[in-house]
Amino acid sequence: MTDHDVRPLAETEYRDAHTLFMAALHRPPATEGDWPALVARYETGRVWGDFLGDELAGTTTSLPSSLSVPGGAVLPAAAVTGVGVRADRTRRGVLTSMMRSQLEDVRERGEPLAMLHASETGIYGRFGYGVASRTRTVSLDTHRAILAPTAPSGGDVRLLGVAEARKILPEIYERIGAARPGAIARTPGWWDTRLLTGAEGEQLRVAVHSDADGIDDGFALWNTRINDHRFDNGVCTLQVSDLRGGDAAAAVGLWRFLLNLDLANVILAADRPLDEPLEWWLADSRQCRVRGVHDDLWLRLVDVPTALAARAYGAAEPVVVEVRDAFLPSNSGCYRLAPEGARRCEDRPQLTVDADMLGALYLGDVSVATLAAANRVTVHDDAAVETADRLLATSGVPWCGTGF
Ligand SMILES: CC(=O)SCCNC(=O)CCNC(=O)[C@H](O)C(C)(C)COP(=O)(O)OP(=O)(O)OC[C@H]1O[C@@H](n2cnc3c(N)ncnc32)[C@H](O)[C@@H]1OP(=O)(O)O
Repeated sequence: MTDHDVRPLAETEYRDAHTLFMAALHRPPATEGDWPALVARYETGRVWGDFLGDELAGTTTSLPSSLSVPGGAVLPAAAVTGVGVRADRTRRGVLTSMMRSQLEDVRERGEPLAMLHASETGIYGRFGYGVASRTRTVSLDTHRAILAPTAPSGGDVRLLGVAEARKILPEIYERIGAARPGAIARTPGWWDTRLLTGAEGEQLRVAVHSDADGIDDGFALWNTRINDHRFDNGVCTLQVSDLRGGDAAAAVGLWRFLLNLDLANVILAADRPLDEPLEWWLADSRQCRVRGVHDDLWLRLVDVPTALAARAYGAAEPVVVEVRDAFLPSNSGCYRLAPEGARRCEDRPQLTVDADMLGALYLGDVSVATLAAANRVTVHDDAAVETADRLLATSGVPWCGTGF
């Protein structure tokens, strides 16, 4: 069997690696026009390849980012993306070799967390990633989905071109959205890629909401799909890919604007937070049709002591949790979680979790009770389940909703 040679790629190899990744996703290579913005996000030493002989067999990349965690801390986090293995070289350990090198590298960089969006749910649990947040996709018939008189009225909404949006959206996002648990940093390169690349970018529409004082406090991005340009018999769908409001009034203001757009008859909004009160803003809650609930951010605690110490805990008795981390064994051991913080300890564990389930619990999306009922948490002390849930409880559900 050929040995794996996993190493950071040279800049001259980035294009081949990206093309390999796109092919693994059954997609064409990046265009010449899009490549400069895509490659600008890459950082030296963070683009990995696995060579079998002289041949590039797989690749993975991590982008420097950060993640907001319960309690308000923002931790450095590696945003893992671009994972692909040549279709004729799968299932011979290429991904496993790359994940090992990448996670060790992330830890050496002092980033306690790694995160990703998964193409399939069966891939990343074995490497210690768990589903830490979820989103939903909703659709609304714009003629039947009427906002209730009780819904906040919202303020002024104006349309922007993408070039102007590139200038002002990053600041709005940073001000209104970045503190929620699950929110990640959107770097300048992320905004370039999102707003200025892709055939889709040409069709992208942008609206900004401002409050009564004229302060911008929300935005929406969407593309339009029309199946009949005569508009007499067809469907004109607004595919909303991003909608952020600093408060309920801003979010409703943007929804109101979209619902009232002439000629459109369907809104399909992806990556919405699970706790968005859309059903309660509408006169008829059934007009918010949930098309699916999806895993959003997959999270891996790379440095468990640091990550556990960085988040906040609720008021409850301490609980001792044993962490089993087969892929990064130095994380394994017992941790005492308490309102004042978390630290390693030698006490007897009341609960045992594997690294992927620790990732699932970390932002508060799922309860210990749920995972215990699924035998995903081993319970040594029944009373510890409820206590741990009070320690880990958060006031809202986590939401990322940012692709990378
Ligand atoms: C963050 C992102 O970029 S998400 C995008 C991920 N990329 C894709 O989905 C592109 C298409 N798929 C691929 O490129 C590859 O199949 C990969 C990257 C998913 C897996 O690469 P491989 O080199 O085949 O993985 P590797 O051989 O290391 O497999 C490790 C283990 O995971 C399992 N595994 C690998 N892929 C999958 C999968 N898609 N579903 C379930 N199990 C899987 C293997 O069976 C193996 O299990 P074992 O240890 O019990 O034998």
